[in-house]
Amino acid sequence: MKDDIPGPSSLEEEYEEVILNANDFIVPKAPSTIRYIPNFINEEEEEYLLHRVETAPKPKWDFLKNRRLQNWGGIVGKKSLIPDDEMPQWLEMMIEKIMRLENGFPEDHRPNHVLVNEYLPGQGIMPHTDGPAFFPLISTINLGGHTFLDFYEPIMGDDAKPLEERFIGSMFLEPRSLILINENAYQLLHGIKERDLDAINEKVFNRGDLPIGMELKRETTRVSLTIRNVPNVAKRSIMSLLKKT
Ligand SMILES: O=C(O)CCC(=O)C(=O)O
Ligand SMILES: [Fe+2]
Repeated sequence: MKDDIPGPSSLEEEYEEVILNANDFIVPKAPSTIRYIPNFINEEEEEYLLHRVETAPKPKWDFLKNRRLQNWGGIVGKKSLIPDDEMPQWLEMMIEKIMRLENGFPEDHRPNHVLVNEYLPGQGIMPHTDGPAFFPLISTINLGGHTFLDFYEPIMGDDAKPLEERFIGSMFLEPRSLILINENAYQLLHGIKERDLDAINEKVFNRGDLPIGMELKRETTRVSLTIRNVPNVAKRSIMSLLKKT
């Protein structure tokens, strides 16, 4: 979004105390409940966060076949978080900003885990659910390039419909936006197609006035900060204590 379009974050710059209500950003056409806040952060914050991601210590990066990621806060097991070092200040800042939202995370479920995903144009993530270890609210800050996040019905019982027949629709995620996914939408699969061109279509929940057929090339690396809470925090394992010495 351009600077001349006043958005929530520009308001926030001028009036630090302005509190956003996440429920003002419900996407009506999307499954319940997806909330989408364009310009949740400003360009300076985006640049700063991208810089911190890029300059993180080399060993923080995990290389997957088609994506790089950083795990902050600890290792998420099936049921709990095995905590790691303290959350760095640059991510704590974003957690704090999200906690200031009304109707976001409850006080007693402050995010304690951040996953940083980096996608080059053409890269994506297989449809999946985030699973039961997390408090069922996903918050993601989008940096760099745009993407389409696609939603699918999960397989229910004997229903073996192929994935494409379970496709529900997509969210258009712009840089500097925040998306919140909870309730029924948390139970759906979400994924990002491996392609380098997205086209606005009638299945884009938040297309607004964007014309059907409008093509958006993925030209820039996209970095997402997926900020979540794991309610069960395990006691530090002996192994992790040993590693620290
Ligand atoms: O990059 C994204 O927005 C999605 C990441 C995601 O779904 C995940 O890491 O579980
Ligand atoms: Fe996910």
